[in-house]
Amino acid sequence: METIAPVPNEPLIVGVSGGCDSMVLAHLLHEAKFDLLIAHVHHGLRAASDEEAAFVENWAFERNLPFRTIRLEWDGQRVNQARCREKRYQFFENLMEETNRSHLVLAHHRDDQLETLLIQLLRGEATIDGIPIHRPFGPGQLHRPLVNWTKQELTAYATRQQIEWREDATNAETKYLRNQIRHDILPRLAQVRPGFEEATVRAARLRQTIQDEHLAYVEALVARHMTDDGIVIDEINQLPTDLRRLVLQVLLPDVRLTSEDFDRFLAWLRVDMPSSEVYYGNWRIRRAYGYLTCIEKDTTDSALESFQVGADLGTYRYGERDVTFSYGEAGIPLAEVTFPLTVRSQLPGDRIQLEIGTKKVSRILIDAKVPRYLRAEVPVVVDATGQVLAVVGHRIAKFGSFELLARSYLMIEW
Ligand SMILES: Nc1ncnc2c1ncn2[C@@H]1O[C@H](COP(=O)(O)OP(=O)(O)OP(=O)(O)O)[C@@H](O)[C@H]1O
Repeated sequence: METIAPVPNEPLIVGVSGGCDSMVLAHLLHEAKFDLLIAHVHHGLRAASDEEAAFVENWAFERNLPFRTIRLEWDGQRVNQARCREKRYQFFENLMEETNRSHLVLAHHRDDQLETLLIQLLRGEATIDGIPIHRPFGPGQLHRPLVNWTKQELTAYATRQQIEWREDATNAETKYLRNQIRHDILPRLAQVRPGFEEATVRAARLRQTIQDEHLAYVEALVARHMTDDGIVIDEINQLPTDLRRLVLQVLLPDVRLTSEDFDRFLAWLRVDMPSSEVYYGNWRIRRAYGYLTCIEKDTTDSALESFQVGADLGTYRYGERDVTFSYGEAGIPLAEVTFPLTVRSQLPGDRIQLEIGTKKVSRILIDAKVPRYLRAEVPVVVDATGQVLAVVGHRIAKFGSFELLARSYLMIEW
């Protein structure tokens, strides 16, 4: 299958390790006159790395192509394949941002595809669909146009076209799961069922098509049920499980989600609580009174500091609110108040005196349908004895007949 899957005719970044696969990719794209930037990551781990980096740089130089590289520093950190990969992808992402090239191209091939499918199966991942040819990545997209080429086809092509490459010594080792699959398991499967590769890859492609259609469906559904308060949860809960899980992916397209993340999301959706939240990476997803919203954590995590108010009173800001304390003709009888006052978030056990007796502050906020995540932002005013005087925005304490007899009052306004 020696045709390359379509790649956008726009400025590209090609990840070139110097191995056979990425050299063939770079060659094909260059021959097809794409606008290329060659990117190489020097892992700094093997003696041969310097030579590989120089080889790739030289290849780019001879063709007058821009070349960018990074040498990874490990400073005693543990090195493993996953770490290397993470740093590599970070480099690619930074490069996309820096150079304004929104398309990254990598040389994964059909053997990688089979290995990935088996790994997904062995790990019990939620979706066994292998490597997609195109997927969103960083500020743009990642493309793997060689995903239908076999390793054998790549090597044969390189030999025929006299494309030089450098062998990656770690590829021959079998200590990693991927390499074990490559060297031990795939050859055995081929013996048991010759031609299984084609069938397996075809099944994966079908899964990917279905998955893409489902994703598009869920994206449209989420967009349709998006209101100013968030997405209507009932609409999500009516979806079959497979689609409900995709809501998370639609909400967090840039987060690398594991199957545990999806399971956690489904379990969380099932529990019928008026309000609660769940965290993924830097994001929090909240549900409140039938709506679901998604918020980046940093922007909302600023803890609100409590502060004291002395007898000289005044106006103070707490979170989003201004609270004004003054002396006046109505409000809380001063005889009931001991200074200084404290303004803080509600604490467990807080109760406020009302006409009908005391009431839990948390209950007041629930009845007022204040979502759980906003409750900490409601200022509660307590006096020096710990008595709650006001739940700002909601209630002021009532002292019954004492109120009528009093001469002077504390007024709390917002
Ligand atoms: N050192 C490197 N410098 C630049 N590009 C690289 C480098 N190593 C790998 N690549 C690019 O990534 C592609 C895939 O490489 P490899 O299979 O080693 O990677 P991976 O990114 O760990 O993949 P996977 O997504 O399968 O875990 C290569 O074909 C090449 O395009």
